[in-house]
Amino acid sequence: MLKIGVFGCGAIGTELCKAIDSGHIDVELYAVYDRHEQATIDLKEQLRNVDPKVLEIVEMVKHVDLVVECASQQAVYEVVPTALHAKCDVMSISVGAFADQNLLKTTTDLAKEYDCKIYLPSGAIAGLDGLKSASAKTIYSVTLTTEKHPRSLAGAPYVIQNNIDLDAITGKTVIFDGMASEAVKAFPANVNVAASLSIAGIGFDRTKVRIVANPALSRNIHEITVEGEFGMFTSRVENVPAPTNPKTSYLAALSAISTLKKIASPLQVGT
Ligand SMILES: NC(=O)C1=CN([C@@H]2O[C@H](COP(=O)(O)OP(=O)(O)OC[C@H]3O[C@@H](n4cnc5c(N)ncnc54)[C@H](OP(=O)(O)O)[C@@H]3O)[C@@H](O)[C@H]2O)C=CC1
Ligand SMILES: O=C([O-])CC(=O)C(=O)O
Repeated sequence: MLKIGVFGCGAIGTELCKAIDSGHIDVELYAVYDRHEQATIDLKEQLRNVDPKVLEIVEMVKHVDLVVECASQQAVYEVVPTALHAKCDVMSISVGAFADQNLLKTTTDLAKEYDCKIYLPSGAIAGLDGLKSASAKTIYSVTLTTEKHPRSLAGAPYVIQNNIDLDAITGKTVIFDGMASEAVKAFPANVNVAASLSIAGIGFDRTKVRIVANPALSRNIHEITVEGEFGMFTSRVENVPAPTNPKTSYLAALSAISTLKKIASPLQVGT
């Protein structure tokens, strides 16, 4: 059975571990880690059937087949190369880190050298399957519009650097309009999905991103439009936020669960 290590015990990591604990995914949860000891304690208290060890990444990779990063873009720089050097596969949910072309190339090269895989889940969006199919021929444009409650955008570097007063926003307001390359750094906890779209489609410098703050919303909305030689499609998800992190959509946690299930399964469905 596949041995798993989960790095990051927040909203996504906790849901993933609970899915393993309940038997929904047929893998062994061998180890977990978070920089907050309390987060690992809280997580372990929610598990009934498994009792993972708490291991830092250097120890974790000595024992597991696959590491799941669900921590932060910053963590990707430590976790992904360390896992690959140890010949572990790795799933990374903080996909925005891969806007750094150097990181993308070095980790992809490492995976090739050690015959490992890097899995990037669809996260909080729908439509990545169609975009991947469409990318077999020319794609003309990819546009993402993300609409969230202002509180879900709090703390983003772009908001801080531009002194945006989120409390003063009373109606639907576009607060960012640019390319994915900038968006994923400006909003590292909000539009990792723009990175997945960029990698699957036409790249970080051609994928358009618009971020809208809307105090009337209780859901995180991601709307995607793709135009190409195949025709065009739009996809729109209205995501319920994760119970413990309003920045994160619940679907992102479910996506990590389903990606892990797919990795562990002999039957592969979807593009
Ligand atoms: N691809 C996608 O569609 C989506 C991606 N995400 C991304 O997934 C990741 C996890 O999201 P979520 O579970 O909601 O986040 P949470 O903040 O709920 O949990 C992450 C946990 O990991 C910890 N952590 C962060 N960096 C490190 C590190 N370098 N070393 C050890 N622990 C660390 C955090 O600590 P601390 O609080 O101190 O940072 C926190 O306890 C985030 O990067 C998020 O932006 C989220 C939603 C969708
Ligand atoms: O969960 C979401 O709505 C999307 C998100 O935060 C991200 O892509 O970083």
